[in-house]
Amino acid sequence: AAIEKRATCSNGKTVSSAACCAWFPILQDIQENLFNGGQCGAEAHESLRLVFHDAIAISPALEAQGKFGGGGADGSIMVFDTIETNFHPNIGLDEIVRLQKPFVQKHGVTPGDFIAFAGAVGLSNCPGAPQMNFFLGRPAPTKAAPDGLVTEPFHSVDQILARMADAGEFDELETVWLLSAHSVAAANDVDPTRNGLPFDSTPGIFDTQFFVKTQLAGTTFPGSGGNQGEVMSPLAGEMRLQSDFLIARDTRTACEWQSFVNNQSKLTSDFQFIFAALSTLGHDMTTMTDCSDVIPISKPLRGDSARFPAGKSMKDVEPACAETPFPTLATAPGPATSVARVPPPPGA
Ligand code: HEM
Ligand SMILES: [Ca+2]
Repeated sequence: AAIEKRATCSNGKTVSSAACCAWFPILQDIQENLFNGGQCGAEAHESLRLVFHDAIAISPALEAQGKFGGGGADGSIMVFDTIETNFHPNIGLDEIVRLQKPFVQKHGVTPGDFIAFAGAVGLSNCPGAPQMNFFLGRPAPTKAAPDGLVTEPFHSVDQILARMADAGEFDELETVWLLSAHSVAAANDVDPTRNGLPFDSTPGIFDTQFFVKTQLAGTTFPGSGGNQGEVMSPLAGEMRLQSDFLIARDTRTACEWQSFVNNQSKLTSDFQFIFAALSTLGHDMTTMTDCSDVIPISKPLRGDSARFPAGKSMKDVEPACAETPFPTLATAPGPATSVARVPPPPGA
């Protein structure tokens, strides 16, 4: 293990290496000017999605065929944005790339490090998020990633699991852990007639409500319906991806999916671990500098807070884990309500 040399920055904070100190002014800048004063809003959500779409574009299988397999978490989606943001699964990411680019230029950091940093800081703005890790040391990318490496909501579970295994040796359990990100998420482009459609009723909170919602029977479309990769959701205003629906019900993944229901401590610890792995794909973590001390600590959630939405109960659950019954939950009081949109950034 590397010997830690603690350093004290000019703001009085102690970090594991003096190289981390330069990130405090960047933190302040993006909290004020990218995340609208430390919000868990659309910019934070899109910054987290950007980490995934940059990082997952790496393929040892392509390399084994003598082809370029992509550089993983290298910032290629920002440097070669005219190529990569035109790939079908990356639709909409041109927006957050355009918002992030000026900060990379202003602060003179690598795009790969910045994307990982912004993803971690953005999620830390969501109550219930883990203490996010941030590792420093991604060189600038050399080439655009090839097309075809980013998962789509209309892919089969087989396709998704195979892609995750190739990219990062992620197994089916780790794939479920990664999908916890959809607790703080909305869709802008799946339904061309609506934007800001959240995947659960609490897109501003990193909680386990997403895992409750995805197990309920679908009854309605939030907008036009009939879109590729979309299936009916249980609540007005809520978007459900076909891929989340299928992974919640597949025998390989259903029990892990259900294990997160009302289990905030499992959610945070598994996501803390898997985000560090995702955000360093393609790099040797042992050569990187651990600057996690720079990332703010999230507001904790008090207790386990999962609820059936108003008007729903156990009878609406489509249980898919053969081993364990679905947990008993309270139902939120009042009449059934519609889930509120996540407003996209101005000018989007
Ligand atoms: C099985 C793999 C996955 C599929 C098929 C998938 C698909 C999608 C789709 C279709 C959207 C909506 C995009 C839009 O229309 O605006 C979305 C949003 C999002 N995804 Fe995923 N995703 C996957 C895994 C992940 C992972 C691993 C992460 C992060 C670790 C992630 C983070 C997000 C976030 C934060 C959003 C919300 C973006 C926003 O609110 O603007 N996704 N995902
Ligand atoms: Ca949530």
